[in-house]
Amino acid sequence: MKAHSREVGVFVRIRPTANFSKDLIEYSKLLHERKKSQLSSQSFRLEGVLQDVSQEEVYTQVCRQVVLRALDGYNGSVMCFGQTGSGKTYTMTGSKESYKERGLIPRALQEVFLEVEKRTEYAFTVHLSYLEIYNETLVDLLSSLRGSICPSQRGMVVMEEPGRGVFIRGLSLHPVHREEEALNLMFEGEMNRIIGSHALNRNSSRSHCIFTVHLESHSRTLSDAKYVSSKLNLVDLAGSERLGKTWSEAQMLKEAVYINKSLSFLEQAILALADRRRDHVPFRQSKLTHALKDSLGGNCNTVLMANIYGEAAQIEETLSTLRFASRMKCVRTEPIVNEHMDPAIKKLQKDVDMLKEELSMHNTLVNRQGITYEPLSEAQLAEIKSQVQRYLEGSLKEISILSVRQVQAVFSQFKLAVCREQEQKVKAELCQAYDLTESSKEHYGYAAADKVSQHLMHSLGHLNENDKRQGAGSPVMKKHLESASKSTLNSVQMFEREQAALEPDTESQDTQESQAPGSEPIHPNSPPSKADAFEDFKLRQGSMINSILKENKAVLLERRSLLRQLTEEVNAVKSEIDCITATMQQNNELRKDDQREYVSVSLQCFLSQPVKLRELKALYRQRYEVLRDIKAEVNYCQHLVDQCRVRLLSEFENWYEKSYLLPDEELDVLLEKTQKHVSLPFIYSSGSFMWELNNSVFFYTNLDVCEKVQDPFIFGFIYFLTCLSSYYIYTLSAGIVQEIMC
Ligand SMILES: Nc1ncnc2c1ncn2[C@@H]1O[C@H](COP(=O)(O)OP(=O)(O)OP(=O)(O)O)[C@@H](O)[C@H]1O
Repeated sequence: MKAHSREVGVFVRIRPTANFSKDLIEYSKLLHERKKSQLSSQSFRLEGVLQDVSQEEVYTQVCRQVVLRALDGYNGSVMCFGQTGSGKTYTMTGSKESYKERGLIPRALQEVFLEVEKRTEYAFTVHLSYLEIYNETLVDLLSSLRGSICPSQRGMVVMEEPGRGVFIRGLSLHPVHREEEALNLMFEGEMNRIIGSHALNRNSSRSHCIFTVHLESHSRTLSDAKYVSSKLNLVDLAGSERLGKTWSEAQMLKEAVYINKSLSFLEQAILALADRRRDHVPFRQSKLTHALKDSLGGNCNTVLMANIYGEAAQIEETLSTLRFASRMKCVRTEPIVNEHMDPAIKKLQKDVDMLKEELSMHNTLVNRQGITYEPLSEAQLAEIKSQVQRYLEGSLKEISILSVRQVQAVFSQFKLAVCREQEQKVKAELCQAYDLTESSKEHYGYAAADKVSQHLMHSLGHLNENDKRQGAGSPVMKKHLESASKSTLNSVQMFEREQAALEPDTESQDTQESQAPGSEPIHPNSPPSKADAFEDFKLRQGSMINSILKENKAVLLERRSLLRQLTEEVNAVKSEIDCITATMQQNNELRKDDQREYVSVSLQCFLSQPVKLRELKALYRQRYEVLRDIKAEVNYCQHLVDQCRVRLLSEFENWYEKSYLLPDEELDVLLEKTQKHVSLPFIYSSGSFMWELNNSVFFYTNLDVCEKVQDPFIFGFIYFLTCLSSYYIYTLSAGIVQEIMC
């Protein structure tokens, strides 16, 4: 695939300030800087300037396209560069206190998982890694986690391989399936980052961090061997600092030297990349440039965010950041979809091609012509169908066989014919069992049977589109499925409202009728209101599902209150962590300001704080995990309650229709001829099911009918139900059967 070279996108974000220096910094579509006295006016051509814009706006303008293209198979990089304290970490990770102010990384993760859900035609796998480069040492920020593919911290090296590009050998990769899991990893990595405090930033990152989302997608529709992969790098560079301004000392001074050195190597690499005449780019001078080699000049959609201060006091550093940014804009990258071929499938494809060639050679030698080995077309299938029909009717003597595909198609036509035949047989047996007169057979026999089978199917309650499609081959089944799927949503909604109005505990209400549950269906001249009938139904036929619904509701309430409690607990631990962190920072400042005062801080308190902080962080993590599980549980319980409610309502609809709305003749036939009560079937994991008919219990497995049947009439009736139900039940997927059992 041919790559189109493109410029690196460069944006500037100005840290919010009340003292924005309008005299020195001007921008409209172009950012223009002037420093009146010492510096000449300088202009920089950039993609956009972001001042006082929300985090969401920043994500949309800067990062969104890169994320979407990464999902299409293009590598992507978004980097934040700038003076220390200018807002790089705020842009990349965001505020830890507010969800609204979350940064590019959490937003990118959200987008990735939303897209993965949307792009159903692809199977995506997502892995994460989090690399820190501290004082020229590679550190795996997620190495401590369970399940890391390569947990070794030692021996991490930047490597390059043709076809794979740059990667870090020894960096752990973590599979993630949900946004929540990904965010947890991000938080974990954040906790492990090295931060320090200096005059310009209380929480200054002392290292460069590269958060990488590794994506791989395989087509679910095309069976070819191709798949695509991509990497999305979200880079938070350490801030450049003037030592005179930050007052760094000792360890911090050493860190600052490393940071400035690696940033200067980065500038050199950018200078070389921007200069088309140079054929060597010094990527290997530092770990940072080597690790970012692909993102800087290679196969990647790259965006740079230059973070600057708007105050006059920082103008020199701002200028230097903008110079870097405008150089970066001259760099061109060549993004290309990273397409790969599964080697095993590639080999199989080659074998198939060779066999096809051999077959065609063989056909030529034995003079067999016009044979194709491709799937049969619609027209060919129609021809086979007509041949089978004519063969069965006797007008065609034999069907000439040319290929295996054709044999399969002929067999499936035979199978269809046998199924139709069986259906006819069942109908005939039912009529016999009912002992109906010829004239009434059509009208009463099938209608009554239809009603009963409809009842069965309603009780299964899981007619989805798939099931309908599977059963649609047979006209009788189609009819049943259609009638079964008539569970009207509108009436369900109406009754949910009625139920809400009548919500007080139904158990406490007096029973209005003394009849035992399950006795004769009620069929008065004018049916009761649906609301009254519903209350009655909950006490009688629907009492079981109603009590399950109540139990589920109780569990849901209990879990919700636990969730509230846990949320409060987690928040309390978080506040305590923040409080201790703030105190520790204060102590550090005291230490700088006045050595004696610092000494006077209680030694015991000073020593115990880090230990306490560690303990609290561990507690926070542990409680957070419990919270997440309970949240999932609440969602699940809610789902269960909804399911039960829908089932209760649909069973009620069915019962109401049968009890009050059946045409009199059909009902009479049903009652007079059967006088039986048929319960809902109970399905076992083995696939067999059981139901109750006239107080006898029947088991059914496959097509072998029942135990305990003496009455031939009942036997015929059961046999009919069995045939209809078996066809339906065995076409249900295992998952749905499981669901019904639950
Ligand atoms: N756009 C912004 N809106 C609100 N607060 C901001 C913004 N930019 C920066 N800040 C605040 O400024 C402070 C410093 O920001 P941050 O830590 O992101 O800087 P940095 O560039 O990452 O610094 P360093 O390189 O030292 O790590 C933080 O308290 C942050 O919340």
